[in-house]
Amino acid sequence: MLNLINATKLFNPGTPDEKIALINANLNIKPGDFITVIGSNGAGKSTLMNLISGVLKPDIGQVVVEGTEIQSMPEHKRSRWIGRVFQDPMAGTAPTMTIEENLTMAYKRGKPRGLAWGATAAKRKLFREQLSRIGIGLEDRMSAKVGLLSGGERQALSLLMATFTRPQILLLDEHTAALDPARAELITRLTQEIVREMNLTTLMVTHNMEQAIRLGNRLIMMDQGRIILDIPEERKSSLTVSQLLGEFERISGHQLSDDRIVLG
Ligand SMILES: Nc1ncnc2c1ncn2[C@@H]1O[C@H](COP(=O)(O)OP(=O)(O)OP(=O)(O)O)[C@@H](O)[C@H]1O
Repeated sequence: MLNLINATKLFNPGTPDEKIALINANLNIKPGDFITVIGSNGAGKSTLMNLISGVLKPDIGQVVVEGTEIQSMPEHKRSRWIGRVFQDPMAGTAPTMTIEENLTMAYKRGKPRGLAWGATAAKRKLFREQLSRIGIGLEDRMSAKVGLLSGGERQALSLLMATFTRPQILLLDEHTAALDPARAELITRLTQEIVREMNLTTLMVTHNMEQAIRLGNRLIMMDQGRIILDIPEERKSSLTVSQLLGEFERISGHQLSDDRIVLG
């Protein structure tokens, strides 16, 4: 469904600050894949996510979605196509708006302007149902301003908003990294539930090695702008963290240098 074909991304090309963030990346993402992504600092993980979401254009190569280059997709179509949650809990929601207003915005995302909304009561019921599944009482705080929520609460809301309109692909960019362990686990559980129920195609960057092995059906490893290993489900499920790190070292020739690494 989504193919990266020899995708290469340079920053500041032709200057002394030139940086190759991604080199000849080839990746074939199939419908229903849940791919975890690990790699060293500056390996190109965020650049990969930015190319897939169409935020960045490859300098060489292509990102093709069901036969269409992502860059040529109209913005409204792309925003409906992709759901994304960032590391920063502030990034996915509007702090001065209420929970209900944020959800309304997410619900309208990518829909033609002025589309009839239906009864307010029906909308509230839907929002309450969705919020109550998180299990942290947000359904009783629908008129609270989102800026007053904790990081974990905001991240839970961001995840709900990103998946509200059932995106074709869900991009999770270290979305639990800024949370304490208990909140990170809550968001991980919620992620697994939503991905499973909606059968979402998902790409998740993580610094948590145990999580990278436990979640999803594929694991890709990145180093210095390259995808150096793509581990299928059969192999991934029996891997240990030390084997994973050993594999990284064997292929890259150096240890995984990730200053935010969590072993599990
Ligand atoms: N806007 C930019 N301008 C210049 N260089 C950039 C820019 N964005 C990224 N880079 C560089 O490209 C390389 C890849 O960056 P990227 O953010 O994709 O890595 P990453 O794997 O997500 O890193 P980290 O795990 O440290 O967040 C890095 O060397 C980074 O410094």
